[in-house]
Amino acid sequence: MNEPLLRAEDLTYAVDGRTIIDGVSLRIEASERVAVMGPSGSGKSTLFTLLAGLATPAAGRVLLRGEPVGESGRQEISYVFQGYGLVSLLTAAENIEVALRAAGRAPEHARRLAADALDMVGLTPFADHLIEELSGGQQQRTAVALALARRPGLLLADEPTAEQDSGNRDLVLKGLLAETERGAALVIATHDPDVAARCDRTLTLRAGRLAPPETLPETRTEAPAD
Ligand SMILES: Nc1ncnc2c1ncn2[C@@H]1O[C@H](COP(=O)(O)OP(=O)(O)OP(=O)(O)O)[C@@H](O)[C@H]1O
Repeated sequence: MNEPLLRAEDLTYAVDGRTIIDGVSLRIEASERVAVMGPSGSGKSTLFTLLAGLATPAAGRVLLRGEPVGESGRQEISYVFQGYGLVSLLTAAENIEVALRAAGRAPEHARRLAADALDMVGLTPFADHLIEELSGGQQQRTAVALALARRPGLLLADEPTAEQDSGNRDLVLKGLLAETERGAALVIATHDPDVAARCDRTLTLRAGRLAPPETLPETRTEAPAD
């Protein structure tokens, strides 16, 4: 079988002796759109940190293009954190430019990519506002813009529409889904069935375990045309 973009094998993770992720295995192919659903506390954010290589599993492994996720993951994976992960005393544009320059982009290129990404999520008028001056929803869209601007191979987005009204939710989704058109994979944690319906398939976590696919009749939903 061909090596997928991302492969997780039998991941287990525990905190203070309590198992949070329990034997999770999955494959994500390039261009795939995968929703991860499950009750609050079922382990979605924890699973994402393992997939991104930001936490080390107690057992199991994560492979990105067949290699252990690690330094290559930091280059190739964009992660929209639930808490956004922005610097509050920099502007929206600066947050993105700094990240892109740290990743080796030339200043002018970083500026252009940041402006394009902020435009995509409707934040051009707020590009020069400090993060601490923005609403929660605007901060969340800045975090999405940052993830898009990095042009990742894999986008892990943890409830990226949770703070959005329906218009901005569609804008965020359009931006994230567009990344899959150029070959990136999108894995999106969500409580919103409408968001999941825009994905190719849905994985369901319950108490740290993936529900078996055969019990999920709604797993393969074709994404409607944009
Ligand atoms: N560092 C930690 N220390 C203690 N408990 C933790 C830690 N990280 C996660 N947990 C626990 O692990 C469980 C899963 O948390 P997680 O945030 O992954 O769930 P989630 O499915 O993303 O929830 P939500 O939908 O509310 O965002 C929770 O019970 C949480 O309290």
